[in-house]
Amino acid sequence: MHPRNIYRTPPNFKELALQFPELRPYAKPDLNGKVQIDFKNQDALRVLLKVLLIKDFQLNIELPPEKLVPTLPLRLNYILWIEDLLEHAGLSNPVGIDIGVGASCIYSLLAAKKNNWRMFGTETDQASYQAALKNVEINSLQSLVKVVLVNEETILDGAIDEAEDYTFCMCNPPFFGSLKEVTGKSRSPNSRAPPRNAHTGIENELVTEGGEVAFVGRIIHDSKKLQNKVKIYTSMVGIKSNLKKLVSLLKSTSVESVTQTTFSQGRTMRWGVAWTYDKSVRLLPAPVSKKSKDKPLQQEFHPPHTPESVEKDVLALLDKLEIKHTEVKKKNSLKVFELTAYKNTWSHQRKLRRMAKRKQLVEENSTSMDIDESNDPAVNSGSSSPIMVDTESLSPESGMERKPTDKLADNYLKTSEQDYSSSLCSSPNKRKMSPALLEEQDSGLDLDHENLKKLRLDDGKSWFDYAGNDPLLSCTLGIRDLKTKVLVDMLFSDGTGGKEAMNQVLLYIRNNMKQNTI
Ligand SMILES: C[S@@+](CC[C@H](N)C(=O)[O-])C[C@H]1O[C@@H](n2cnc3c(N)ncnc32)[C@H](O)[C@@H]1O
Repeated sequence: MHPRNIYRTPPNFKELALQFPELRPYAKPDLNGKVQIDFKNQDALRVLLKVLLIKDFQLNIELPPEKLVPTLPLRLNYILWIEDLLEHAGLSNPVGIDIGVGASCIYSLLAAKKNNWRMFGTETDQASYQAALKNVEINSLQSLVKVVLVNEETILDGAIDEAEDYTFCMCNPPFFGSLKEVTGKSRSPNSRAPPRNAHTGIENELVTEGGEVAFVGRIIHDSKKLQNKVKIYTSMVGIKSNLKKLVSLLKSTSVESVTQTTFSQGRTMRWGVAWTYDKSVRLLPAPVSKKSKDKPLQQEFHPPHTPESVEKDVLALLDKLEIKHTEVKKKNSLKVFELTAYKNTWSHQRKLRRMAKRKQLVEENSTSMDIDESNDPAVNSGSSSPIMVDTESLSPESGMERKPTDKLADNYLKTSEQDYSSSLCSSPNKRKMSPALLEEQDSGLDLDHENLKKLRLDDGKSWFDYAGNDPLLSCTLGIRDLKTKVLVDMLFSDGTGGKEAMNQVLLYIRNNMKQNTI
């Protein structure tokens, strides 16, 4: 969370409910007597947003039902980052562009009310546009905020006022490539559990052809043409691997500099990317809101294990799980591998083995169909430790305990509208942008919408197919020779399965090593 974000201290829901009667129907004491808000209830999210905007920003908004309910801590994090970028670049009295204001018109209203910035907002959806206009009016901010209805084919070029120069643009793009992704229907049953917050927003607020990579790709394309007309271009990014793709794309074009940040609120992470064509704009090193330092998960292996046996066994297990591994570092006492998994092959292994065993027994005409799991050699595989891929039992001794979280705060801080992004499509192939493609872009290929569709990647797929195909897990794995023992540690990088997927893989490794672990 940004150091200046007032929601670093979560709201006191009891006090809020006392102050705002409209929140009371949704505020219920939990078993410990703490007042909780029902985050699964869209109406509760809408009312909570309304009362927080009144209380903390003296902003009054009307949000039609079914429209996206913005999560305030995240929106504030983005505004605060823009404040930092502007200050760092020495830009004052800014005029900003808010691409896709939404019905709430949240960014423009916050920027105008909080910072007195002039904002130019665009919107393609007629109903959202009308609602945004009304919200500007209700707050008497017409002198600072102008909202226009634009054509879907436009992003910046053709939408903004040609006579005006702008200091920055910001955007919360629709993350998803299809409605199926939003509803999570394309989720594999073994991937991460669905979010606990209610999902808000209608199709055109959340879905865009090609997902957010294509949407931000269109901003990049327009920025190439508009150059210094906008000093700092920015966008929010909802999926980390998309951030990498966009930064690669930006670096392959002629931008002067690119920077990025992490918006961390509770368990939900979002990212920000900013770029400029203006040599006089100091973008680097822009301040970033750093996320808390991640601790690796660790597992020790004692003799008779050796570093060589651990490496051999671990890699064999990874092969069995179809987890791609690449050695990236080798020092005397340390080897580091990058791991990438596209499907969950580690959960329910025990059940699968049991089924295979049963099938085998049936085939052998055995009379017994009931196999005692605890005696299943396939399960125990020579180890005396309990062999269970129990994703919940992370023992403190193994160094795999999770940080305690304040559930109340955590619940609040999760975003409500695009949380599904983390549980989407696990794809069979990770697609890399080919050097040829990067060269092509370098050479000034016009990145318009149609061209984006035509671009081909290494595997012949279009860039649009590439958008949204994220690994389930991407992490590093280190094998360290500590002389008296071998330490295996895993550090999460990315993936739709989240850290939980990494926990599960390490548990699988721990439970399936050939020799005893201590
Ligand atoms: C994810 S919503 C974000 C709304 C709001 N800015 C927020 O953060 O809550 C994306 C918005 O962009 C709008 N939109 C989609 N394509 C657009 C385009 N080409 N130009 C302007 N707005 C667009 C959608 O109608 C939707 O309201």
